[in-house]
Amino acid sequence: MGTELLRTQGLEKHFGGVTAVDDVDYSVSTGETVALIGPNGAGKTTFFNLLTGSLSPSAGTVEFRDDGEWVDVTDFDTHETAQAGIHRSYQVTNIFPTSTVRENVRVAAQAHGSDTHRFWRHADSFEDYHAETTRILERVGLGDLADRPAQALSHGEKRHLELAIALAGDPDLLLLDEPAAGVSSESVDEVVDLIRDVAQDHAVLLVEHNMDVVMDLADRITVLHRGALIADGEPEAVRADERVREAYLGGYGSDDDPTAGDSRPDDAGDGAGDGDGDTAATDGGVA
Ligand SMILES: Nc1ncnc2c1ncn2[C@@H]1O[C@H](COP(=O)(O)OP(=O)(O)OP(=O)(O)O)[C@@H](O)[C@H]1O
Repeated sequence: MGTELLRTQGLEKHFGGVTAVDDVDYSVSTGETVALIGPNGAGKTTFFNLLTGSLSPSAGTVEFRDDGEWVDVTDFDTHETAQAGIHRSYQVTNIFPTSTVRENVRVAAQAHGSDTHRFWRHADSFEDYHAETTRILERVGLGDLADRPAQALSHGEKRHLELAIALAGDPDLLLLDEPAAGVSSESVDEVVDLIRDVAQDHAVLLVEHNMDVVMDLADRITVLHRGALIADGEPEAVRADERVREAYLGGYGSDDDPTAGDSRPDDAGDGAGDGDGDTAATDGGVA
């Protein structure tokens, strides 16, 4: 695997009495595709928000390697983390509905090119931005739709455009927030192929409930449960981990899987602090 790109130490977030993220030490390296999984309310979205600067942590640090140097991005806002190279796609939409698909991507590329201190890898003139935009649109399968207003795209196409906008920011690390959510079952393979392609030249951290997608894509799986990291390792090891199975996966993938054919784990609705008395895996340390 590559070199460490992102690391968190003692990361915590409290909302009143709720501990949404609980003392998480974590890292992502270049070349990795990592899936962050866990039940509803486990803290996945909050963790993403801490990485992108949408939320400030209650404690701990987030560091990102920019041009070989570790930068403390703990107090960065979303604009600053994007400049540093952390981009988020899906669930958070930056689309301008009345602009064309091409304009949406070109503006994102140009905005990044004009306000970054880093050398923008692919462009330094309008023509270059145009060419780069074309390249990105082709890559996400929107080349033929470049001149349509964004609002005329289908739901699935809009999600591809969101990814194109994130790519236009020239990210080192892409955070993908439930990329398969709301995608028809026939189109899930397309999403998987697209992410696999993008993962060839970006580190990817994705939150996803669809375990078929997770197993297809992830080099490593990290499991959060009630804010704490309870497992972190290769997919097969995590899948076999008893605490993970109790906390989240249930019978996923087993011969007697009662949810066979349903790629979403059963019992994924165990929210933090839901008071159901289920203490499974809450005392587990990091695997
Ligand atoms: N702004 C907030 N104010 C208060 N509590 C919050 C806030 N945001 C999240 N929480 C709580 O923090 C915990 C973690 O929530 P989070 O949304 O991060 O979980 P998640 O793993 O992303 O869940 P899901 O899979 O349902 O999206 C939950 O108990 C949630 O209710």
